[in-house]
Amino acid sequence: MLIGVIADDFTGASDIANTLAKGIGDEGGLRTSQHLGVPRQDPGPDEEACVIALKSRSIAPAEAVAQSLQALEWLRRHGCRQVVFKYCSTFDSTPEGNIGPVGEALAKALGVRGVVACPAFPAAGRTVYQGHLFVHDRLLNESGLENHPINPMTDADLRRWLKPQCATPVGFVPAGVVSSGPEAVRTALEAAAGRGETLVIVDGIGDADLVTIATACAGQPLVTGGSGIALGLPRNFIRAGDARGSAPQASAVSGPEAILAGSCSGRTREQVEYHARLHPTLALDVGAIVEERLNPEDVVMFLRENEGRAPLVFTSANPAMVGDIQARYGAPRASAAVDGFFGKVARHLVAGGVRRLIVAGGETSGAVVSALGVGPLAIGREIDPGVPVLLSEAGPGMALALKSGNFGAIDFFDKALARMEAAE
Ligand SMILES: Nc1ncnc2c1ncn2[C@@H]1O[C@H](COP(=O)(O)OP(=O)(O)OP(=O)(O)O)[C@@H](O)[C@H]1O
Ligand SMILES: O=C(O)[C@@H](O)C(=O)CO
Repeated sequence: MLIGVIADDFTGASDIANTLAKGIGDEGGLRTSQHLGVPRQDPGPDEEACVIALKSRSIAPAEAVAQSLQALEWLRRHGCRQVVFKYCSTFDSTPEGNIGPVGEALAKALGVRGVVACPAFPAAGRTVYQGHLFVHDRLLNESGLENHPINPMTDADLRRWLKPQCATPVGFVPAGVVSSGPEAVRTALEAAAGRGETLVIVDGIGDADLVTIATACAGQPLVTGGSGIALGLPRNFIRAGDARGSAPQASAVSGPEAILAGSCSGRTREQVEYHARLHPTLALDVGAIVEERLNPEDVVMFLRENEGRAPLVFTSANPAMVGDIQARYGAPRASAAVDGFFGKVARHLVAGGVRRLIVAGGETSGAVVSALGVGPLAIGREIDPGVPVLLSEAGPGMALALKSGNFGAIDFFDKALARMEAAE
């Protein structure tokens, strides 16, 4: 195994799996699979990159550290050459964690300092300049992410945001150094390590910067960041002759379909609204879900009755509506109820023969995929930046798409269903 990724949520895991499987241009990427939780089985003989999807973004820091170290242990046991800690391109975390505690714990276990921390993902509009995170042309804290139901991001200054999460100083490598090339980045990281800095925020404005940073990281035991940080990592191994460069798997899965959206992100709400103009769509009453007055089987019936017409059910709501629900029931109770509900719906759907399933939202995807208990997923073709088709071999086989809240074109849901069916 060349690269092992520890991802802090499920959609984030498929985002970076997509990047590793795709690689750059014609060079191809690595043969990649996505595992849900720390695998119980050994990796397949052909796996060059293994992505372990945890649900550790929003849990207590000590638990996130423990799970991440367990994942690291599995990766090391299977000879993994480079570990990547994948977190959100919008740096979702709180003053307590979990990016700092997990990043530092992995660095300590691997005996390294001067470790890259770069959430940039330019294809999705996330860039880092002078240590500040932008979402398209807005600072992170003015981008809507300051309203996130679980991790409100209220400061775009990544060094300032990360500092209280860390036990050691946070370093910085500015854009000027990155544009000087991989050797300059390597020297800057070594200097940071010398000063005792464990996590080092590195500027990244475009894909070329990310390739420079990845080149500088060749041979480094640990890299951390958003999926963009993985852009140039397969190339290091391909150029060294350790991998041949391969293409993601074609899917060709047809059959009954369903779309579940629990994400309240702005982009998902736009996609839901757009989809509703052309397809059967049902808004779920979140109060009724929390109070257990809504029966999952009724929702399943709606979806099954509308098979072939791309039916969608959603709890996606604007910040004011989410605020009302959270004030009424408490955020953890509301989230647990909604996530659990989607899990039950998904189980019924798959047991009833649904073979193409789209889920919007990281927490929602985690709940759904955990409820389904699917085994390792192969990485199929990209639907939109950061979202591939995922293929499960279990049973008759099925295709999944786990969409991060803010990813995807306006017609993402239709595109994803079509992509799953495409043989090429
Ligand atoms: N109407 C609602 N009111 C309150 N909470 C909700 C509502 N709908 C969904 N939720 C909760 O909000 C959370 C949304 O998080 P989720 O990670 O699924 O989406 P996201 O944050 O948009 O996606 P990502 O993490 O991929 O960016 C979930 O825990 C879900 O249970
Ligand atoms: O990095 C991102 O933005 C996504 O992969 C993600 O993790 C959103 O949950």
